[in-house]
Amino acid sequence: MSTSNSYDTDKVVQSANFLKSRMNIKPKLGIICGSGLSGIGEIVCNKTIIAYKEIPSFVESTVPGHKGQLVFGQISEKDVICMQGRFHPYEGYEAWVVGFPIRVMKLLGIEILIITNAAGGINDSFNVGDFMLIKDHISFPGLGGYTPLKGPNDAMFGPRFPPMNEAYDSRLSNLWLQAAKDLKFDSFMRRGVYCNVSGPSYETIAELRMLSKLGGDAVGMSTAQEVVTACHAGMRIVACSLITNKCIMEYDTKETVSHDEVLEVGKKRAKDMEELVVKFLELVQLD
Ligand SMILES: O=P(O)(O)O[C@H]1O[C@H](CO)[C@@H](O)[C@H]1O
Ligand SMILES: Nc1nc2[nH]cnc2c(=O)[nH]1
Repeated sequence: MSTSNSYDTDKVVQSANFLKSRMNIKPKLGIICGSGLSGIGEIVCNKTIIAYKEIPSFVESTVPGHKGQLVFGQISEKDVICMQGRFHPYEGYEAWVVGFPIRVMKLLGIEILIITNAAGGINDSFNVGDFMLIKDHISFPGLGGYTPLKGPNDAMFGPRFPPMNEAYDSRLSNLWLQAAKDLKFDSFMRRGVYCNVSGPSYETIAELRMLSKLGGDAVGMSTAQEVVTACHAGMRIVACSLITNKCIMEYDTKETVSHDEVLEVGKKRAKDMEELVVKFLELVQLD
């Protein structure tokens, strides 16, 4: 880990140049694997693997289920770069650090970003193991000022005040739904609003009831900072949650939630998520 305390464009350029020197492909597609979903990285063909600790200014993934490495290669015969492991705000990182790999991807030429995550289901109709295409998010850290865009705007990437109303690309989202349909995954492919919270504690019942009233369908501790960074940089985004647990909305229950359970469900559902990514990448057209 060789990061200092503040954001600086040179660091992004240095990381991107380091990676360019190790890559023999020019991917336009980026993928981020959620908790328990690092299997997506395993299906990359002709792999080159680079550990985060080797990459200048990258920090380490400290969360079980996040390997902490970049994988380059092909899925569905398209060049991809895949993050097997992401950085979460609760790991103690500044927001710019969480968004940093996304800016590096931008300099590597990534135009489309596929984001996956594990999330708790707030929407009562969701079942454990369902997938939820994210149509929008509510970021509590973001609204509270924890944003990767804080500080002087780096105009090399995007504008000071980026709009976010089209952060989740509608054409890519339709393609994702098409991929689900082709695979006959319709019965467990949902759509909804992802609530991003700080964690690492899971939510209280009162908090979950509030998120439900605000229109949240699922809750997790990641993704929003990546989306804001990517959207600012003009990348097109499609994002999908795996519902790993039903959020506990009632008092007096013996049910609970744990990261082990999250990873267990990830393991069980990983193959379907991988198939979805493969099918989506078959369908997607690059400019
Ligand atoms: O969002 P990802 O990285 O998939 O992980 C989710 O799972 C962890 C909690 O079990 C949290 O980190 C939450 O955000
Ligand atoms: N915050 C939060 N993150 C999760 N990640 C997986 N499940 C959950 C959950 O219930 N709450």
